[in-house]
Amino acid sequence: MAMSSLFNRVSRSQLRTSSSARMSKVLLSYLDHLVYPKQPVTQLQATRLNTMRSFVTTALEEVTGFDEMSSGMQRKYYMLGGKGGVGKTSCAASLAVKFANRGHPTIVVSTDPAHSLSDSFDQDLTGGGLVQVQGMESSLYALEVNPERMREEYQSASHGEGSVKHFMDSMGLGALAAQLGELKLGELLDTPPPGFDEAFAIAKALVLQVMQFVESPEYCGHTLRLLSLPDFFDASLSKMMKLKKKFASATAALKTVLGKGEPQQDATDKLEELRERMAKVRDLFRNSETTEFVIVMIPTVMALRESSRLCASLLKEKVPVRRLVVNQLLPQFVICYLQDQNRVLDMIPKDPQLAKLALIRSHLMDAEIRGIPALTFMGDMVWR
Ligand SMILES: Nc1ncnc2c1ncn2[C@@H]1O[C@H](COP(=O)(O)OP(=O)(O)OP(=O)(O)O)[C@@H](O)[C@H]1O
Repeated sequence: MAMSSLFNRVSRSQLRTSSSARMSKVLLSYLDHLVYPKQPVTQLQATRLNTMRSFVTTALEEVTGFDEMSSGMQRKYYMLGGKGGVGKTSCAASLAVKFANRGHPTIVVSTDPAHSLSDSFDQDLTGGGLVQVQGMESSLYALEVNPERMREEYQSASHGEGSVKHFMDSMGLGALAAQLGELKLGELLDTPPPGFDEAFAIAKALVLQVMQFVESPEYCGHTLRLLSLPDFFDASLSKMMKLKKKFASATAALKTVLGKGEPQQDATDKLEELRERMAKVRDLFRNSETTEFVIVMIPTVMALRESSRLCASLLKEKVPVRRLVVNQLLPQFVICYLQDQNRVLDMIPKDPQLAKLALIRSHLMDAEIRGIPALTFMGDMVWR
């Protein structure tokens, strides 16, 4: 098939629909075959093929981009995670704004104790409840879950039986605390798996607040689109499952210990309800139709290695992960500028006139050089 007809066959708009994603992958492999055919191609053909290849690749990226993420009206959950400071909150908040502006009612949830979601939106979102984000045409809600408060709750609960009741109350399981006392619940809390407080905060946020929010009548139809779970990924999903198993053993033990007299039905129902909600969250995390985890990193080798490990552990937990955001990349013009700058710095020692001079480097400053403070700062940088 002549390359030009292949080119005409596939217009950019055709590639846009996600159903063409598979076709564009076929096209890419076909192009690879053409680029490295048995018989040599002319220089012109090779250039044209590479042009087509970059066109198809770009179109493929577009196809797997926001249009695909925001297609349809089904409820979707996007979880953004990565190491500290890479831009998870900014990426999550910007994606939430984009979803809302595309007409999808959206909730963005953060478990970052530093309240960086409030910083991102430049609005006080603390308080632990859902807050409507100001300045938006369409509806965007934000929820800052505070693991610190969760940590305080469970810390107080793990000091003596009495506060176990308080802890269980906070889980809406107060009626169960008395019966669980015989199981020394405090010991269960004394040896929490690492990441217990994040997992627990997520569980409470997702299970006790956000899921109820999403399911409650006044918000029906709202789409829970976006959950940013900063650092949650450091406490991998398996620790959350350990928490779930601990509840399972507590329930089993409850049945044996309390075999003598039937436990109060509503107490075990509450524990059962919590377990069902935890199972719902676990299934939600694994449902590739509705949920997707997006890894956020910065362009460093260490961040790459950490993100690769994170991806491996998510895939091992059968958690859908398809996108990687490399954040804070230098814009292309800065890279070109740097290449020119390095070329010039290499030329100076080879220049017959300039090579004799002492070289002083004065770096571009990110502030206007005006006024004594700026001049003092520049003097310290340049005239050393
Ligand atoms: N692409 C970007 N360009 C410029 N600044 C950015 C970019 N992405 C993030 N930032 C800035 O970097 C800082 C950290 O971003 P952000 O809070 O989103 O990261 P984070 O991963 O959520 O951090 P933490 O792990 O501390 O919660 C913020 O001041 C934010 O404004």
